[in-house]
Amino acid sequence: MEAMSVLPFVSDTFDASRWREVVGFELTDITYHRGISRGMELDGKPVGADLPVVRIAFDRPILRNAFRPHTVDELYRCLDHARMTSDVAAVIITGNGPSPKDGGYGFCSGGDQRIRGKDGYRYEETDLGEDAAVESRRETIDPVRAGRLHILEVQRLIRTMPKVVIAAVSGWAAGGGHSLNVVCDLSIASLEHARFMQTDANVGSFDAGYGSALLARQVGDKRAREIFFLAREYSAVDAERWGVVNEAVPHAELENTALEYARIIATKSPQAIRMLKFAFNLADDGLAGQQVFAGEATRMAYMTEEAQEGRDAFVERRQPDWSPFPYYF
Ligand SMILES: CC(C)(COP(=O)(O)OP(=O)(O)OC[C@H]1O[C@@H](n2cnc3c(N)ncnc32)[C@H](O)[C@@H]1OP(=O)(O)O)[C@@H](O)C(=O)NCCC(=O)NCCSC(=O)c1cc(O)c2ccccc2c1O
Repeated sequence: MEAMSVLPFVSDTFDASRWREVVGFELTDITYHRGISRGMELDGKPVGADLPVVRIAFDRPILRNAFRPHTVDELYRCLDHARMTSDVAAVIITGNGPSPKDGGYGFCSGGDQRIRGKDGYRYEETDLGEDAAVESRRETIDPVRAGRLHILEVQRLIRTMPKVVIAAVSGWAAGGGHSLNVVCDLSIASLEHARFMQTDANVGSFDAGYGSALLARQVGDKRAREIFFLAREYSAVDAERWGVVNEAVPHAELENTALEYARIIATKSPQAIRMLKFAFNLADDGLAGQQVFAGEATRMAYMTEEAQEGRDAFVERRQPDWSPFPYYF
């Protein structure tokens, strides 16, 4: 008889035999899983060796995976954990779905407009659940904690983490969700369910950083202005044609394709991948980009005998002997 998986339903693209939950996180708005080698189960639970990939997913499907400050906190925490896990090569970001309410799909529909205050997105004192009425939700807004726009911090973390971040666009990518896709290193979209719309200007918001400038890099200036100024819906096929995603694939293949990307990335030199990622970012990220690239160059330098001679000479209170090290040209 076939063993029954005890993992709760996560998403229709989620294959429970390929993932284990990452322990130590009490999450409500995000799910966080580590890839495992396929198909092995013990007492109905997947077991297997860890693979160098994690899956981080928005888990507010009723709202097309809109984010509130708490969602962003959890997303940041999981991404930062992935950043610091030294045997992880790639991160897949996706949105769980479909919505149990209406069957719709979301990758991420941006900031939760119901709790947007004058100073940003506000924390709630009590968690009323995803589908509470707007009025009751507004009453629970925590007046003491300042409004947040810290999805921008997540964007910076994605840019500066030395791992490849892959967006698996499983449904709507709208507003801040559209920008999140833009900032990921690679993107794959569901042919049936991924839809794109840059709604910022509809709701009086504007991602005037990566969400627009990097988009213009990807699709060209006129197209980026069209996407923002007209806020028209476009499909996964358009997104692929315009360069907003690398590939549009059948929905059932979305996560397999993302995992295949991650598998291939993990066959490459970790050092080469992180230097390439930071090289791609360097010009657009200015001095901050140079700093991130240069930090990795420093690490590589520390691995050389030349740099070690400098350290040893200081510790041993002698003049360094640079004579074995040529002036390469
Ligand atoms: C995404 C949609 C196009 C999907 O349309 P569809 O018809 O498929 O579904 P519904 O509209 O019926 O949505 C289902 C359900 O979800 C609720 N919902 C969807 N998105 C949000 C949301 N963002 N906030 C709150 N609730 C949302 C919707 O109300 C429905 O609820 P019911 O109770 O009626 O079932 C469409 O939903 C849509 O256009 N959504 C809004 C997209 C949007 O404008 N997002 C915000 C843009 S601004 C932003 O994200 C943003 C955030 C930041 O933190 C920034 C920081 C710094 C700079 C800029 C930022 C920024 O721009």
